[in-house]
Amino acid sequence: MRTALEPVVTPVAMGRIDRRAIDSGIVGYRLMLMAGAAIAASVLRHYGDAAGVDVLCGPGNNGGDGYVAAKMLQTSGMCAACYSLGDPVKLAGDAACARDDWGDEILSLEDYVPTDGRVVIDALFGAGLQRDVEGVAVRVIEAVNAFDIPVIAADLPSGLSGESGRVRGTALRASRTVTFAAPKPGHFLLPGRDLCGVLEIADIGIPSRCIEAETEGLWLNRPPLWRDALPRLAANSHKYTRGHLGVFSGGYRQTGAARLAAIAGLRVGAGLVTVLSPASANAANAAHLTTIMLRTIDGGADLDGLLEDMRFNSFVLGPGFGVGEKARDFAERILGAGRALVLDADGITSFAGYHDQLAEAAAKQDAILFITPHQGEFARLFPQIASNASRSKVEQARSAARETEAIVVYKGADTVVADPSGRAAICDNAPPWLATAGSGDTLAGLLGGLAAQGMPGFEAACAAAWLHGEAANRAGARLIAEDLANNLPAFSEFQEY
Ligand SMILES: NC(=O)C1=CN([C@@H]2O[C@H](COP(=O)(O)OP(=O)(O)OC[C@H]3O[C@@H](n4cnc5c(N)ncnc54)[C@H](O)[C@@H]3O)[C@@H](O)[C@H]2O)[C@@H](O)CC1
Ligand SMILES: [K+]
Repeated sequence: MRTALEPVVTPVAMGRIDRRAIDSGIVGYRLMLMAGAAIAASVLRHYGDAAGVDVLCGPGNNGGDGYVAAKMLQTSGMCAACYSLGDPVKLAGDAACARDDWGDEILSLEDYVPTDGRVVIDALFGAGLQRDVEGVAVRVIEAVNAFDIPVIAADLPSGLSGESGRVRGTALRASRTVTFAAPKPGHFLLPGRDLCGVLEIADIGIPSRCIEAETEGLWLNRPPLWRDALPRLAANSHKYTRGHLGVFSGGYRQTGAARLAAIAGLRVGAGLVTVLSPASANAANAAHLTTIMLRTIDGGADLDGLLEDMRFNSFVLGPGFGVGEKARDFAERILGAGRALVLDADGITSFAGYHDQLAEAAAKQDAILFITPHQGEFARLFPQIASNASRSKVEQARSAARETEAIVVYKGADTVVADPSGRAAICDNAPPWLATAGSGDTLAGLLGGLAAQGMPGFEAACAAAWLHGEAANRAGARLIAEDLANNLPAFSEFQEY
């Protein structure tokens, strides 16, 4: 069976999903029983021989999950103790039911001391975390982190924002996190991903229609999101039906980045790839190119001449190019001629302070603009969006995409792709060794190559980012950027996903 799309939902949307499920006749406490059971099952599966379990329970429904798990583990023969943050008498609703069903002693969190050999269930805060963690909770979280014992987090490691993946004051470092129904952005956005440990997504009986009704166009970036939009070769395909990618080279000392992008574009399937080089760098480029063609582009008039050839349909501008007026001028000519442009590296920095000019160019008929900033470049191009630390990387990428009419690939170990309509995807498949010289140039080339083949923008950007991570995984930890293009999976593999 082919795998399905994987929606990612914010904690606020998750609250709406819960309400939909309850409104459709599912008893709310039953959801909590299922959630607690999933946590207990994970403890038994992974730490069944522990000396006991200490359950740290907060003042809301996350705490309720903790009491349910404690009861189930005790029933199954495990020694369980519950510690409450605040007076457990004050618990309300389903959490009060869970406390009553626990029915045993509840100790104060003040008295909790980490103990070797025991496991911790972290049920202090989940989706309802509203402010920075403070007081006794801080002391306990830091003590547990320092003690290095197994921690199973209910829904989210306490202190982690499920919306942004950021830490509110301090946060537990979990060995495993059991979340419910669908993952939240904070499970994938950094530093959240590192704090969650192994993520388990438990089905607690919420119908998928309730989840689908509340998804807000955010997914995990996996092949089902874009496999059906991948370019397909027909029996009568020839090189011109597969697009012609142009990659701009820098001066004679900065030519390697463009060649990395060009090779990636060719390997991902563009019919033709040409390095567009200043005359001064032609010799350096010519000495290294075989299948890839070379053409001299020194100024705007040369570029206009090239743009008369409609077969050049996609461009990469930025890697090694140099920052300044020339990059802005070239980008505007390409977008003005209604072509796809991947603006990367120096191309992005060239528009720092000229953001409106870029948005205006991207709005030209038939133009498709991709921007592929890492964090520093993003902050240079979108200083106002980047300085708003209360917004998640997803929301920041969405704002940037809307403002510039561009598909934004906000790079990092947690790359986020967003388009102007608000669709977004988070990548979680990039290994740490992908952070190597030339890696970004290759991503730009993959994207330019997919765009040349006519793949729709959002899907092309998601596919390029995922393929980039996948190629790095296949290449292994000794990766250098030259290896990426040679380790791309064949598109035929995606029929299996
Ligand atoms: N709503 C549902 O139907 C379900 C919810 N479930 C659980 O319920 C959780 C959400 O429950 P809640 O909305 O009650 O939220 P939480 O239990 O995550 O936290 C809310 C409580 O913590 C307090 N609080 C928030 N931030 C604080 C801080 N920094 N310091 C001290 N106190 C703070 C709030 O005042 C409130 O009392 C989920 O994470 C999940 O674990 C599950 O039982 C599955 C079903
Ligand atoms: K928690």
